[in-house]
Amino acid sequence: MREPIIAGNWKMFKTVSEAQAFINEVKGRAEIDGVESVICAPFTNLPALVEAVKGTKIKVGAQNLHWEESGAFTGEISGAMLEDLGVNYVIIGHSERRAYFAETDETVNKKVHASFKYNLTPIVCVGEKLEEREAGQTKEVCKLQVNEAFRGLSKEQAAQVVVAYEPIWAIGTGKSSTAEDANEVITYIREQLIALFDVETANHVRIQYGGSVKPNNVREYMNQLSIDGALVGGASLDPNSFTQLVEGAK
Ligand SMILES: O=C(CO)COP(=O)(O)O
Repeated sequence: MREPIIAGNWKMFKTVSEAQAFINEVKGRAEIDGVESVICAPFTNLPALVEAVKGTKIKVGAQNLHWEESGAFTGEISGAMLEDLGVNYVIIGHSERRAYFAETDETVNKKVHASFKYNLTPIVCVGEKLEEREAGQTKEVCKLQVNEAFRGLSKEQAAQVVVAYEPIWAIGTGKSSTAEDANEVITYIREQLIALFDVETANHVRIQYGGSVKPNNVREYMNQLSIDGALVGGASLDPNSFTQLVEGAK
């Protein structure tokens, strides 16, 4: 059985003191047996968050990494640095990074390999733009992104990847994909993983839905057979709302 995973993507929100206050609020609440809860925060918050979640079930993730261990890459953070901090997860290839910071399928793949080198579990984001959706290209776009992201991974590594299917038109818009549509695309993504690896490997991979997930709709997604959790932006910033999302994943 795949353990459901609710991951908050805080994007560029919260100072260190706000992050600490958030963990104090959710401690003992957003911790439910059988559901994994993760907070993916700005780099500046990570040392304080790793400290704050000690003794809890909550895990900490970054939102990006550079694939090299070190070097002349001004402004970048490496997997080695994240591992050293005690970070567990890293989001890779979020559509905002692909759109605003020129990330490509090629750099996404390099980052996925780097995450394994430094014992970080990658949360790999895929998803189509509105024009692609309207042109009936959703599955084709996701297939290409998945194929590229998983290129060169062993079956053991592939099984540990978390995929987040995030249709770009549903992010931060309040216009979420229907649970049935999201389930159909996610089932298709799993079929691609069967083709790339095998049934056993593909059945291990957790695939989340992301895009305007809120406490009031999270259960609809979780009731779908193929959906293993959610990657949540806006609704992960409030401690009560994050707790309700984790409860909804049970
Ligand atoms: O981008 C997202 C998570 O990575 C989704 O953001 P929202 O939940 O704010 O739509």
